[in-house]
Amino acid sequence: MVIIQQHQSGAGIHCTQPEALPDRAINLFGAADSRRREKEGVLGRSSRSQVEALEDRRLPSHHLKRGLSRSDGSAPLSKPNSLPSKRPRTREHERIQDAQIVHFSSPRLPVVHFLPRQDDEVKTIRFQGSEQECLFLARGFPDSFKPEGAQLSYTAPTGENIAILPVGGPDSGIVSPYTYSLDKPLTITVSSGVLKGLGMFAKHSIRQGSVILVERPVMIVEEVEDAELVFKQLNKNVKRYLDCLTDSTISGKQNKTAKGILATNAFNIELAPNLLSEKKICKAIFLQSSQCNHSCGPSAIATFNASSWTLTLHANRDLRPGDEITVSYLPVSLPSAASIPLISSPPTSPPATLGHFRPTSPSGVSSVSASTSASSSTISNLLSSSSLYDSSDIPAIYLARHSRRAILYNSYNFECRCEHCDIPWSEADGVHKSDRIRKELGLYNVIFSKPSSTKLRKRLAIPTFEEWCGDSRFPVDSLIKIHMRLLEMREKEGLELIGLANPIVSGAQGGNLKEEGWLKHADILGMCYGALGDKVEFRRWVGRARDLRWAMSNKDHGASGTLEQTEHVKVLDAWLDEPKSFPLWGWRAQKKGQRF
Ligand SMILES: C[S@@+](CC[C@H](N)C(=O)[O-])C[C@H]1O[C@@H](n2cnc3c(N)ncnc32)[C@H](O)[C@@H]1O
Repeated sequence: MVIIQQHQSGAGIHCTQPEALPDRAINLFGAADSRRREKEGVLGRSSRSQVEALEDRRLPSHHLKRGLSRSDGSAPLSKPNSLPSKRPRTREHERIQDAQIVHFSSPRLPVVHFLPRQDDEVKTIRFQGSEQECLFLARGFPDSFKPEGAQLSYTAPTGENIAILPVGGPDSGIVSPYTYSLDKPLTITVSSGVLKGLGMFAKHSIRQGSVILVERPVMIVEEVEDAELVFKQLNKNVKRYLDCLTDSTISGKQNKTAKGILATNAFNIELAPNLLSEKKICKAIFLQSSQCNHSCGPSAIATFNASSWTLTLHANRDLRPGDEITVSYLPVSLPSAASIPLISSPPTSPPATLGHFRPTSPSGVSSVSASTSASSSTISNLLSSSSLYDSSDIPAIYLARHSRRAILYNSYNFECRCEHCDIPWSEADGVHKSDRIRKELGLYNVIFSKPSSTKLRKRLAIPTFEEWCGDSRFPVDSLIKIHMRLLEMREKEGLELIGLANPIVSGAQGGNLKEEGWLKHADILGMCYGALGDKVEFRRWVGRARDLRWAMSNKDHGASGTLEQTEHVKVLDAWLDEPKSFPLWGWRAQKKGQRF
């Protein structure tokens, strides 16, 4: 469903000093970063404080079970207030709710015991302190994979088992990832218009960036072909639940198959290299997250932490009760630059590489004439010239509607009816505008995320913050205009926190989002206003970036948060208190007029 990739990016706002400033490179979060590195060096202090925080915020068990288990006498999950109350309750719906009720036990600390079964390769992974187990079939476990090896679990000084440690042991810098779930944040109900089958909906407001849920898989396989073998061995309640999931590979009254259910509902997760001999993309089913429908402007972003084996859904924007929780099923990278058309107008016939998909809408509508951008002609030229960038760098979510739909249809056998695709053909102009915006966002995303894209950036005369700050030939508002526009475009297309790669983390500090998209723009806007010495706007943008980081660190809900985000929040708080403590305060303002 979703390709989950290892998070590579460096963290924080890094910039080199503009010309004529002392030649040292500054990292605006420098102090915080070095403190963080110190802390991460050894598991000791930081992990203890995380454990303490976990202890502090852990909810009483009756609280955790509320709404999840009928056996504790709690009320079953109800529909969100803002959804129409007269939705038909299908038998399938009830079965799914029942199954869910049995199996959502409380999230516990992420210790895993491997209990190999006899005579086959299916391993049972039991998450300690929880009834939940996960069946895992990897084709040929490597010799180095020692399921019960001491390396795989670690007992903290507090006596608490806190993490699966990869080879490297306690000094590897891995700290305990938290496992957390809001109290009954979601419900399952028939989604609007019955166009997409069942869906998941928020039960209450969720802030942008914050965690919607964290959960572990119930089954993992390397190959879809292995689904049958694992299905046979699943606990009967889990199996009953999985049998209720959609199989989009069949039609009419054909029976669902394990393979089809897996192909329709699995997330692609990348497992840590230390657990298997090499990085492997496996397919995993999660009881809740696998029920998320797709949207081309998803309300949630899935990240996978290969140390704790947890999948986290973060809110991509502020969500209200009743909003659907959707993720993107589109692949992060495309197989080859040439295979998917990046043009904005639909092809007159289906592109050969996209197989049998045919857009339902009439083709040949005139292409967009006016661009939203000031430098539209340059951008148009660049977008149609593939020599300056590799279009396979652009995630499929930035493609034109017909291309996205074609990919989804060919991969998952459904025609996308998300709010960004299900636009009447009479509003073709709207589709073209949307295609145009996405294409441009995709291009800018490459520019801002890939150091190798300097040539492209220069062609478009887009300065980096440092260049803009140190060179008054760039108009004062040039960088601000670019980032404001990008922010607006992201919000329009529902791509707020979406970056170049799916912000999936399979490292130790997993579960945090990559600092791309909306956050990156807010950071740069804050810095620009700081360099201009504009206190009001500086506080506005730094404040927004700070609030988003705070939500991402999940502190509001008592979680310990990631050290990185927490440290960054501290730096931003200091700037908000005293804007002049921003290292480049007023720097660009001094330059004003020098070379105009
Ligand atoms: C992982 S399941 C999601 C839950 C599913 N709606 C159900 O009722 O079980 C994926 C399937 O949901 C449907 N679906 C998901 N997103 C959709 C979308 N944007 N438009 C149309 N159908 C969608 C498709 O049938 C797809 O194969």
